[in-house]
Amino acid sequence: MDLFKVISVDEVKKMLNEAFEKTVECEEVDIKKAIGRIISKDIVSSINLPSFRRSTVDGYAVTSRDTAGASESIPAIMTLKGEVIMGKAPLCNLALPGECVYVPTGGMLPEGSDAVVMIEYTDKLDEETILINSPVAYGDNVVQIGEDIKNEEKVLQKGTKLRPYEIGMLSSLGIGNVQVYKKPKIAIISTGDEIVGCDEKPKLGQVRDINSYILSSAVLEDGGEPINYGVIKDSFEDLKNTVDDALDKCDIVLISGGSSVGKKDQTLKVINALEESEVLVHGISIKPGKPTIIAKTGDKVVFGLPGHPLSCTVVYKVIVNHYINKITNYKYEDYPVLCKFPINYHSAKGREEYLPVILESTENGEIIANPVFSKSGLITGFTKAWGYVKINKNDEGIKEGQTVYAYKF
Ligand SMILES: Nc1nc2c(c(=O)[nH]1)N[C@H]1C(S)=C(S)[C@@H](COP(=O)(O)OP(=O)(O)OC[C@H]3O[C@@H](n4cnc5c(N)ncnc54)[C@H](O)[C@@H]3O)O[C@H]1N2
Ligand code: MOO
Repeated sequence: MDLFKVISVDEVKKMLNEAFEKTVECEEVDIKKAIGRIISKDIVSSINLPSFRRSTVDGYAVTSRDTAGASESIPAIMTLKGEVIMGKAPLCNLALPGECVYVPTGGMLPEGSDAVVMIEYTDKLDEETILINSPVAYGDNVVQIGEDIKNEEKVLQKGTKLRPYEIGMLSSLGIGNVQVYKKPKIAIISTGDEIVGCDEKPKLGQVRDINSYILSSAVLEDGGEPINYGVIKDSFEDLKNTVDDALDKCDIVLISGGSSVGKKDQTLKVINALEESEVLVHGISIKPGKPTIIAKTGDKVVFGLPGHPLSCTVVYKVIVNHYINKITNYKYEDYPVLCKFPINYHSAKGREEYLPVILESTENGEIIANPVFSKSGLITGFTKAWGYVKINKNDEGIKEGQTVYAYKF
């Protein structure tokens, strides 16, 4: 029997990094449609933002030194020179000591002023005279030119995933279209004679397809374009024809099921029969997910993922997602949560284990990572969990009270 030779998760990632040079092509998109896309070029500002000194309050633009020592009992008496209109440059400046100009929030400061006194700290004596009851320092209630973004400043680095905030910033700079990496096209194929579609009623011995739905949603979440091939029965011809078509159209092919050593498992046979096929991996020291196949066909990669939904998902998250990030140049950082583990847990030594956990906050401010014990064929292992803790390959488990990192799923 063909038993697999397992290699570690780190070795798999290194192998993928070295075996594939490919990155996806770039395209220009409207920023209104750029959410979640990864930029393919550094973005450098060609303007100062703001481009004029702007008040952050409704009040009076003054020269700060004119307000020194001002109080309600001894206010600074100022001459009102006029009013700044929103969206327009001021029509009057402060030329002489003791002058002020009314400026609304967001209005441009007139020349000669260096701070704004909030209207609450003033009294209007008459149409031309304002009493200032509280001093201001240089720059108070003012946004300076370029305080947000400086001309020629690099504001976004290639490899950044765009969030709503970055898109707002691009708009503020007048950048309405942005260069991004194309979404990698990812074929999703479920295999197995026992698998039926979500809209079918399974007969005894049959199960509904879960993996296509998990993988397709995960691909969308991770910035790819899923191409769904549905369920293919355990037939060499059917699976081979489907994979050939998928390789033609997609950057990555995901086949779930049939990756193990069962009699009807066709995945490896089909992968071996593909043109220019080279099996890089058959077996990863990971729990769950050991019977995983990774093959190179030209510049494309085929992943044979385990059929068990939990195993399939873990391998997707740990390995496939790494590869998607690599070909889209996404500089991804994980920020796990530091938790306490509540029990003694013995793990399978020699396999990197991904254990689903539910987080719980305690009164003394600690976060407890409660393990969810689940078999890899059960989907609720993840629906109940917040994320997972990772147990290293050479660790025997986790001790009660030990500090662990929990990663969000
Ligand atoms: N003799 C051995 N048997 C198995 C080993 C082993 O080392 N030696 N490894 C076990 C492990 S670990 C896993 S994981 C599974 C993986 O098997 P396959 O990748 O060949 O997957 P299948 O046999 O096709 O399916 C396993 C299980 O998952 C269900 N499944 C498959 N596809 C879907 C889907 N799209 N949606 C929902 N459920 C699916 C399938 O019905 C099976 O119940 O092998 C072990 N065996
Ligand atoms: O590795 Mo299997 O994926 O444990 O169920």
